[in-house]
Amino acid sequence: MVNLEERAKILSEALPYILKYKDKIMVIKYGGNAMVDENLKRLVMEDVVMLSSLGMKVVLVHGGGPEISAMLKKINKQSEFVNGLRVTDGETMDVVTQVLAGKLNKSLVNQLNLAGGKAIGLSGVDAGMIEALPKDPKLGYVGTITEINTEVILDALTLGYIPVISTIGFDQNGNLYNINADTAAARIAGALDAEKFIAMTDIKGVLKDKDDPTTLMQTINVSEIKQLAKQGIIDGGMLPKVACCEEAIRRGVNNVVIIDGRVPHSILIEVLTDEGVGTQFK
Ligand SMILES: Nc1ncnc2c1ncn2[C@@H]1O[C@H](COP(=O)(O)OP(=O)(O)O)[C@@H](O)[C@H]1O
Ligand SMILES: CC(=O)N[C@@H](CCC(=O)OP(=O)(O)O)C(=O)O
Repeated sequence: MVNLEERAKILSEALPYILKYKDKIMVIKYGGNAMVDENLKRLVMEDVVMLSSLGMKVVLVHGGGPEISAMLKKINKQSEFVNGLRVTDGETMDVVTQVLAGKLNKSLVNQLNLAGGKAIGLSGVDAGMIEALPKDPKLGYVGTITEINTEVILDALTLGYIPVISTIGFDQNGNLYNINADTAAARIAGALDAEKFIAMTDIKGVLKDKDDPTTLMQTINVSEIKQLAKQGIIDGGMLPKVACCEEAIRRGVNNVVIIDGRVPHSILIEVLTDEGVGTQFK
């Protein structure tokens, strides 16, 4: 427990940030790997409720890749990934919908409500939020986003809700699509003209040497990304994540950051302190 003097210092440091972000939209992407530890998940939900209570308009977009893989394994279905995207046949799409829009979405909404927040669960199908088309015939029901309709998100925010979004898309022919949660979160942040986009993952941020946590790159200029990928500094799961951050910047979000979901209260440290955490994109 911190003493009174320390608490006063924390509050005075936080105050300018509270005023800066009050009434502003903040999109937080919460990745499946960062969701695995139940205790950490509870802390993340408490932080989200705290930001919302401070007057920030928080939108939580969640993934759930590991949970989808676990459920597919239970029904003896193997997952195949191409460039980080899950090849999605009809049966897999059913599981993706059940896990993302069902189990995980409801569990996050419940935890936010229990933490004192007012959360509402939405999928990309609800109120026609995420319209999509097939990305590549080889990937089956993996969607590429054609349109983001922000109306229901803005209405929910106006009513004081924390929208919790699972990234299922739809088309005009009645098909549902599996959409990578990083991609959808960045597009939603752009469409909402968000003040800040935070991608939570299970690593410190972008590292110069991915096996050495002391090599955190605190800032990356989007013009450097191609070169970093070419040099092999950024690869694997970090490639699509960095591409999404670039996309969010390109769509006008000024404040874009990747942070470590394993660090307790990393969201609060990022939003409310001078220090910040993770990798900031410019
Ligand atoms: N330069 C890098 N810095 C940090 N991580 C990297 C880098 N290059 C590749 N990676 C890999 O990317 C992974 C993060 O992506 P991923 O696991 O898909 O995240 P999430 O599940 O949160 O969407 C890291 O665990 C790491 O193995
Ligand atoms: C097309 C595609 O790959 N969709 C992802 C959707 C979930 C997701 O993106 O979850 P994370 O944020 O935990 O990775 C999947 O099926 O795993």
